[in-house]
This record gives sequence, structure tokens and C-alpha cells, in this order.
Amino acid sequence: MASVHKVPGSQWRAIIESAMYANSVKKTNMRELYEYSIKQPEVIVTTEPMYKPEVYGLPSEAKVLVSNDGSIVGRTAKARRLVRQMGAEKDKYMTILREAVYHFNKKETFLMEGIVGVHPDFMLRALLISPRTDAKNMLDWAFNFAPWMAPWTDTYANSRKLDEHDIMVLADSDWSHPDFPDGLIIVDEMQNCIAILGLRYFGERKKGTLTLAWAIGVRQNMVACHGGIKKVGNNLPVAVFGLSGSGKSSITNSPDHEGTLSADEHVTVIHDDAFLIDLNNNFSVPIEPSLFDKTDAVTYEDPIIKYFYTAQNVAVTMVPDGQVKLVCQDIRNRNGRCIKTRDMFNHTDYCEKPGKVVWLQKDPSLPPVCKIKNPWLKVAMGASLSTMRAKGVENVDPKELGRLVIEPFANPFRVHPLMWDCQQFNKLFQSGTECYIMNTHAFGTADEQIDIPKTLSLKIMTELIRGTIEWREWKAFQGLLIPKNGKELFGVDFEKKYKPSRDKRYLSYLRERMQDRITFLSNKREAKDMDSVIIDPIVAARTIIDKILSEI
Ligand SMILES: Nc1ncnc2c1ncn2[C@@H]1O[C@H](COP(=O)(O)OP(=O)(O)O)[C@@H](O)[C@H]1O
Ligand SMILES: C=C(OP(=O)(O)O)C(=O)O
Repeated sequence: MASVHKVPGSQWRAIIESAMYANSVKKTNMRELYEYSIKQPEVIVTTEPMYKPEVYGLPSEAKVLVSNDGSIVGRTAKARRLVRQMGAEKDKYMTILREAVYHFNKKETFLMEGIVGVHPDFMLRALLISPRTDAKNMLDWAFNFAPWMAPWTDTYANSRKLDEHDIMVLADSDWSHPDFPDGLIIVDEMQNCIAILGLRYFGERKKGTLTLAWAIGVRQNMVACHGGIKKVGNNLPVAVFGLSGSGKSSITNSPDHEGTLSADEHVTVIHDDAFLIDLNNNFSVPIEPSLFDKTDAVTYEDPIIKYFYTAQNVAVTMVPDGQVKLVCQDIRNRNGRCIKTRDMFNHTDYCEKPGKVVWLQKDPSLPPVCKIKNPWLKVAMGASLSTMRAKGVENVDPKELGRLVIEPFANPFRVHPLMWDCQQFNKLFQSGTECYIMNTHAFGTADEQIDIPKTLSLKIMTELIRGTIEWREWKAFQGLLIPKNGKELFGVDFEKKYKPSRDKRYLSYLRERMQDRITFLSNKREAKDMDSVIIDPIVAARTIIDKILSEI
């Protein structure tokens, strides 16, 4: 058996666990959650058939259900509070949580039991409690992870024992507090529990649960990965790491890289969002069996809809014959989503550790692809992963959008120290994994930016996997390599559009971006969560560009 029963080891765990046994809490299952969801006032029952509902014990005629959230249709990172960082405010938050639980337990609530992780190497029992009026979100959570039922319980019964508490999630969308207009999320990662208060978006439940799973994985000497991982033919797996909207799903789930893969280069997807690399046993395992993907590219009557279990924040229309159909493409609002099965493509539940890691960045100072030579620079460029936030996916001040932000390893869900991730990625690179950067946004200084289209990124991915890119030193960024044969592989205008110029404006811009990374990492060092060995290779590169600039 995987996770184990333990007596609560913190006040947070004690408050959250005790809430689960109040008279008002009823243990539920998929069928009951579906029955409640189809009666939930704001839920829309479409006539689109749900994908294989019998697997979940649901009626064969079950339909895709839609829930729409209101003003906020993305994740609110600013609502998060980690108990280990609360300091003197701990008592304040404890009081708020106890009061929240008191009112929560006055309502009729459901307790849903599930499993996090799909491979016997890493599976945990997980419990979610929420008001019965939020059945659809609970159903979505069980589709995204797995409900406590066969066949998942059979695999779980034979899974590796981990000396870890079961995961516990308390989610109450109705909660409100004048001091927390954006909601409040309390995370006790050492005790594997989380309280998500005042937030309706399903992604909070998904990423909140993943937060705990990643933290547990790191304690087991695994590498926590907010990324997609796939295999192409017999090549070692390739993993792409990126913030929401940077292309993890588009790149991972593409079956043929827009026609650039040949028939014998068969794609097998492991997952497009979350996995763990087990360094002790040399394999990578997904944490969720299903996909929580954007529907901005899903057209009306798109054949892909047959793989949907449910959807969120999408439009619906009634056609004259009475059918109630999904209208996606973000016509209603941004960040429309569905939960769908990996059966839509060839997939598997584990693979070896990745042979190639790609940091997806939206940093216009970088060309579409670079290779990183030095192991600590590989870590440094991941720890200072520089990108932009996608519109709609995150509930941030509009001024934040379009601004470059640094999100180490593209994982805003990290609750353990950053240095732990640096050490884990360093172990991976020391074991032979190669490292690349792909810019999936645009290249060049502000007024001269050239778009990097998805078709190009997919073609680059194909050639990276095939190992056909020849590399040359990038003199202005010591330690990075750029393609030598870009013209032959990616088209005659590749060099013209994307060759880093020696022009002073561009070089000054590149230098500024390097300095942003150095400043970010140095601040982390000040906070005792970074080591000079990681910062030094970028400082060395900046010294060289300083010299080049001084000579121009
Ligand atoms: N160069 C590119 N590479 C990948 N995606 C791109 C690129 N340019 C634009 N896009 C678009 O950006 C979005 C990426 O979204 P998605 O793949 O869901 O990201 P993630 O899984 O990281 O959240 C898609 O709408 C895709 O079409
Ligand atoms: C759901 C999210 O991410 P992604 O787009 O990577 O699935 C999120 O960050 O809330």
C-alpha cells in the first residue's frame, strides 16, 4: 500500500482531517457526484456523449457537463500561503482556518476518495472534501486523478509503500473574508494537506493536489516536473518544461509534429503537464491519468470532443433539433478547458528518464533553439526560466501580462526550497541528460520582434529528437550553442530571421536579460536559497558580452 495512515503531525493537518468526520460529511462516489452535478444549478448538461463513462461506473448515456466560473477563470497564485513561511502570522491563519472549517462543517459536504499517481512506483491515497453544491468540481478532480475504485485500487494495492501521509484537500468555494478578496490557500506540504478557500476554478484543486504530490516526490529523491514528456520511436524521452501557455501540451501531444515526423517515428505520450523522474530507478512517471487541457483550438463539432469527460469555462449552444453542443475556441472567455482522456493518442504510464530536457521560455532575447553545454549553466537557465504569463490562465494584474517574469523550472507550485530542485536537476544532468532552451514566443528587440510559430517549434522538436541539428558556439552567450545548419533544416529564411545579430541594440538587450537572471538568482542567494556555483556561469557569460559591447 502506498501512502500510510499517520496521526496528524501539525495543527493544520489536525484541523483539516478532523473536518472530514463531521456529521455533515458524506462519503461519496462517482455515480453520486454525477447525479448531484447534473442537478447543480449552474451546471450545463450538454448532449455531447461523455467518453467511456462505464469505466467510472457512470450510466452509459452520461453526457459532457459544463461548469462556468464567473469573473475568474484562471489560477490565483497570490492566494497561496505556505505554513512554513507564515512566521508570526501563523496564529492569524490558524484562527481563520478553524473558523472556515466551523462554517464548512455546518453545510452538507461530500468526501471523495481518490488516487494520485498512476504507476505503482508512485501512488498516494487522496481525500477531497467540498460542499455537496460543488459536486462538479469533485467529479472533475476524480476524472483528472483517479477515483477510489477498480482498476486503480488494484494497482494501488500493489504499489510501493511510501512513508507519507495520505493527501488531504479541503475546498470551499463559498468561503469569503474581507481581508482576502482573492481567496486563500493554506499549504502544509510537510503534512500533505491543503485548504483552498473562496476559489471556484478547478485548476486550484488540480494544481493544489499536484503541489503536494510534487513535494512528496522530491522527498523520495525524485525530480518534480511541471512539464510534458513523450517518446518518439526508440529515442530516449524528451521533456518540455514551461509555464501555462508556453506550449507543453501543443508540443507533447502532437502526434506528427505537423507532418514533420515520418510514419516510423511513432509518438508515445506519457503526460503533458505533470510527472516525476525517479532518479534511483531511472524512470519517469505521470501523476495524473487524464489531461486538463485548453480548448482554444477546439472547433465546433471537433472530432476531439468525443474524448472529453467534462468541460469548464466554455460556451454552449442549442441547435434546432434540440442538441446542446459545446462551443469552444475561447469564444466565451479565455482559458476554456476540458478534462479528456489520454486515449486520444498512444500513451503509456512510464518511460525512462528523459534523454533531453527543454526549457520552454518566452524570452525574446533568445533564438528559437539553443543547446546548453555546461551542467551548472543547464541548471542556471532552468532556475532562471524567463517567460511571460498567458492571458486568462492566471488571475494577475493585467499589467503583469506581456512582462517578462522568472519562474524557476516553470514551477510556480514549488513549496520546497529552490535549491532542492537545483540539486535534483543537477543530478539528472550529471547522469547524462542533455539540455536545450526553446523560445516559443518571438525573437528580437521590442520593435523588431519576429514571431516564432508553433510549426517551427514542432519542426525544431523533430530535428532535436533526430539529433540532426549541428551546433556552433554562440560567441555572445558563452556556454550556449546555436544551430549551424538551420537553413537546411528549417528553411532558407531561418538564419535571416533568427540569427542573433552583432548589433549593439540587440546585444545590450541580451545583456539586460542575462543581468535579470543574475539579479534574480543573486536575490535567492541572499535569501539562502541559491548557490554561487549556479550563478557563476551566467556571470561569466555576461563578462564576455560586456567585453564585446565595450569594443563596439
Ligand atoms: N512556437 C510555439 N510553440 C508552441 N505553442 C505555440 C507557439 N506559438 C504559439 N503557440 C500557441 O500557444 C498556446 C500554447 O498552449 P499549450 O500548448 O496549451 O501550453 P501549456 O500546455 O504549456 O499550457 C497554443 O494556443 C499554441 O497554439
Ligand atoms: C492549469 C494550469 O496550467 P497548465 O496550462 O499548464 O495546465 C495552471 O497553471 O493553472
